Amino acid sequence: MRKKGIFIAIEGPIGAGKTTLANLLNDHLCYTLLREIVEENPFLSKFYTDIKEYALQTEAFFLFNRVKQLEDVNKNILSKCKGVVSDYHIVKNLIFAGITLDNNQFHRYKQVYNIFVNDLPQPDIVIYLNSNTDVLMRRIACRDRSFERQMDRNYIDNLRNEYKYYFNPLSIKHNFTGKGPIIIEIDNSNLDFLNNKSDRKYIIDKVEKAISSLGGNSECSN
Ligand SMILES: Nc1ncnc2c1ncn2[C@@H]1O[C@H](COP(=O)(O)OP(=O)(O)O)[C@@H](O)[C@H]1O
Ligand SMILES: Nc1nc2c(ncn2[C@H]2C[C@H](O)[C@@H](COP(=O)(O)O)O2)c(=O)[nH]1
Repeated sequence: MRKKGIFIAIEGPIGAGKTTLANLLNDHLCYTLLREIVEENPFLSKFYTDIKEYALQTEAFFLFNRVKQLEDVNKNILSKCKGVVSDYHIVKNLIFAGITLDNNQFHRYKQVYNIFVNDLPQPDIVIYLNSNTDVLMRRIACRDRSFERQMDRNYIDNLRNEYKYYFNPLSIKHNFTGKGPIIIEIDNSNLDFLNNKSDRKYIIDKVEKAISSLGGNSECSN
């Protein structure tokens, strides 16, 4: 018998469709939606003008904000046997920091990360969205956040490669604590779950199957 609510996280490079899918999936599941903060990070826009100069403050801000969010969601939702859909997995902090921090900084950052993450709830299911770089760049442009207008294609390429490493079935056990989550990998370069009902059903069916395998209930309770 599960003692905690089902925790589903959606991950993938910038522009992969995490927030969009989190909203659509949660509309179906009627869980609690956990949204990452973005614009509230006071260093993020400066970060994109000078990554080396602002990376440490940017990564630290994202890490501690997510630690607090996950502590709260654990106490108020998951421990009350209610489900959560999140548009991030905290492992993204290691993925970004591994690219943006220098070796010295990243070595120390990882120590701090491991101290805090150890006690945090780990998702039962991770939906890993990947798309090709052209699609990601097109979606970032379409979303048109002011601080992302000069997005560096190489940065997106590096992120995509890091995500591929972290979510590679062979390295999962090294990158996630415990037995690791059920990973649902989806290349959504040609999926339009925003506007196409059958694309949406394709993903929801996979998620419902994973939830059933965990003994959870995915239907809306209302
Ligand atoms: N599967 C999709 N097909 C077409 N457009 C999409 C898809 N997923 C997301 N988008 C669009 O791409 C942009 C980025 O989506 P978003 O959900 O914000 O990505 P992320 O949260 O991964 O950065 C948004 O403008 C969104 O409307
Ligand atoms: N350097 C970091 N940047 C991050 C991190 N998490 C998110 N972000 C940036 C990337 C995008 O510009 C924006 C939103 O991210 P999405 O993946 O939701 O598009 O915030 C991070 O941990 N480090």
